[in-house]
Amino acid sequence: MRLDVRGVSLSLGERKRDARKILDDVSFTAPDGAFVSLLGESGAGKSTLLKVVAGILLQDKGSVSFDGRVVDGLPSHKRNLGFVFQDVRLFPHMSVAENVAYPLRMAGVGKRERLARAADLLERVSLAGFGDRSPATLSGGQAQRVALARALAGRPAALLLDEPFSGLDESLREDMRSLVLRLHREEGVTCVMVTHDAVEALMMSDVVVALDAGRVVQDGAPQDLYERPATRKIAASFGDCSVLSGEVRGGAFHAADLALPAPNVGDGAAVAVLRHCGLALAPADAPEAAVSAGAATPDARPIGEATVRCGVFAGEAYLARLDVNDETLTVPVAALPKPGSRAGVLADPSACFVFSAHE
Ligand SMILES: Nc1ncnc2c1ncn2[C@@H]1O[C@H](COP(=O)(O)OP(=O)(O)OP(=O)(O)O)[C@@H](O)[C@H]1O
Repeated sequence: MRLDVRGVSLSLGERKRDARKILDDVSFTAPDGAFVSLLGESGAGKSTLLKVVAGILLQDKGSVSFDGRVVDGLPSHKRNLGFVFQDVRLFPHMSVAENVAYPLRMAGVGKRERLARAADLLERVSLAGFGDRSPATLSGGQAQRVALARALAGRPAALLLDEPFSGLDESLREDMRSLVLRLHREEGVTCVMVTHDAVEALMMSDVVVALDAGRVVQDGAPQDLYERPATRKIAASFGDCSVLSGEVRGGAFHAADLALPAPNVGDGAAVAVLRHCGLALAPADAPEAAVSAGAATPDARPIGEATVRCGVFAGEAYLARLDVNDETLTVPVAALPKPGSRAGVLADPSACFVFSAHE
């Protein structure tokens, strides 16, 4: 199913006069069979948007369509959607198999057929033989897999997932991501997932829709957001980075003795996001040495120098902390640098992003 959200706005509040705009002219498309992530920090409006798609909340303006058919006003239970939430919400008085078969029972499917579908889904989420158990006897990861099977039982037109992995340990989270992607592929179901984890969104999605304060700030393929982030928050959300304040003058960003090309940013106060994966250090008098020694990427270029404040051990590498005005630039290094020494900084342009401070 293709999902189109067009110009959706919604204000919410306890009383009408306290109402605040939570969604502001939001538009995005989930192509048929695609995996789409709604990405943003806490309070960005992701869950509210999912509830509008689900028919749990009705927008003040705009429209939601499924395969070109406007569904505004259609109640949630008539939208043929599957849901997976962070808190699993299994029915405690039903067995695991009855939980999975529940959407089919509601749809009037006969007992044999619905129990066969439940058994098939339980097998596909690696819970064959768990059908007669009570939900109370399941671990968190098992309960989440039952919830996933239940959400898919009625062959929904789309699956809506709200932070489905955030209650799980990191190792279980990875398993669940793979499982969700496998079922997504096998069932060919359009998926819309809310997450605040940018790396998770990159790994799982065909399309990422980035929200900030109720507005869509960027949407596109994961590579687009990673390589051409539209805002500093998006640039800073993919892995470790340093953020420096400075100034753009004549197409270059300056902060203390560092300078980065910034051809598309106007003169004035600016912010640079430097991903640690694209940075290296070299002796101040031989900045290219790090490239020939393989410490920096081949595209890394000298961007100036700074004073080393300290180094810390971080497992795979050491991290050098350099003073840049009163902020810190962190650079992964092979050996602990000497505090107080000057060091040349190399940066790969594809890992550095400059934005006007007023954006
Ligand atoms: N019923 C409501 N009445 C008033 N304000 C609400 C209501 N529901 C949500 N909000 C507010 O809307 C904003 C967005 O909430 P929402 O749950 O959509 O954010 P989110 O991006 O999903 O955040 P999180 O990741 O923390 O769940 C928040 O500031 C929240 O307090």
